[in-house]
Amino acid sequence: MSEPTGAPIQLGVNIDHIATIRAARGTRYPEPIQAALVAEQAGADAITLHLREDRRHIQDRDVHLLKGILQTRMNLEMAATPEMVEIACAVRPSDCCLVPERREELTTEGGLDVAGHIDMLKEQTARLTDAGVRVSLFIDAEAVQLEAAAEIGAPVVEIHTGRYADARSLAARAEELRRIAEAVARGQALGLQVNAGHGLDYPTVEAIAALPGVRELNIGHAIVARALFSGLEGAVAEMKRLMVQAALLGQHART
Ligand SMILES: CC(=O)[C@@H](O)[C@H](O)COP(=O)(O)O
Ligand SMILES: NCC(=O)COP(=O)(O)O
Repeated sequence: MSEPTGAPIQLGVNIDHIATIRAARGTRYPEPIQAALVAEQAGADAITLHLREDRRHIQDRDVHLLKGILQTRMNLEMAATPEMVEIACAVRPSDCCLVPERREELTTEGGLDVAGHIDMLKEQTARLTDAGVRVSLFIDAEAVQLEAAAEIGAPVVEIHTGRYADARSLAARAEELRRIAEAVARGQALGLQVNAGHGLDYPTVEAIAALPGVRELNIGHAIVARALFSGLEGAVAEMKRLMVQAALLGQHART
């Protein structure tokens, strides 16, 4: 049976670590705004930025400036706190991805425990939705979290791919890929848009992009790292090429 041909897979370029380099010296460069425009020109379908409670990289001014400049979509990542929900309702990005946050963490460590915070997240989701923001929940590849996301009315989930990306053996990576594939299928069956992200790199992205039903990948650290040696435009273009090619080959193999 031929698979319904949906929209081509999309790439959200996360510019956090452009801002990390800026924060290293407290300078005005590199400018995340410039990075966002270069990434869009190179094929990014959205710009993702994580306004953390500790402002370790992305700053409030980045969010406000980009809102009026981006040609594609803003995907604002944030903790589900009153402060951040207020900022998001004022800025009104196209998308808002609610992520767990701990000040001590080096980077995001796991998915949001939606099932354990139904009432609070239902309220935050409703407030953001009423402000015209599409809500995504960053969750682990677990059925209980997918069902909770559907229950609170979030239209989008982003499956945490960190354990897949960081797997130390092919067997472990294959097991994580299986879990993610199951989660994508379950999310689709629940009527959710299913995105994925965290830790994806050039060698690991294709297997995720080839999964049927994955709509968008959010990738940042690996792109910024590659950009140091081959430029941001080329790093974005190559990631987008790998993803689209893998998705098309995966679709063709299933028909
Ligand atoms: C939620 C996620 O996996 C990333 O998008 C997040 O932005 C990681 O945080 P840092 O960018 O601060 O590492
Ligand atoms: N939500 C994942 C994201 O935006 C980018 O994560 P990473 O590629 O920087 O690990």
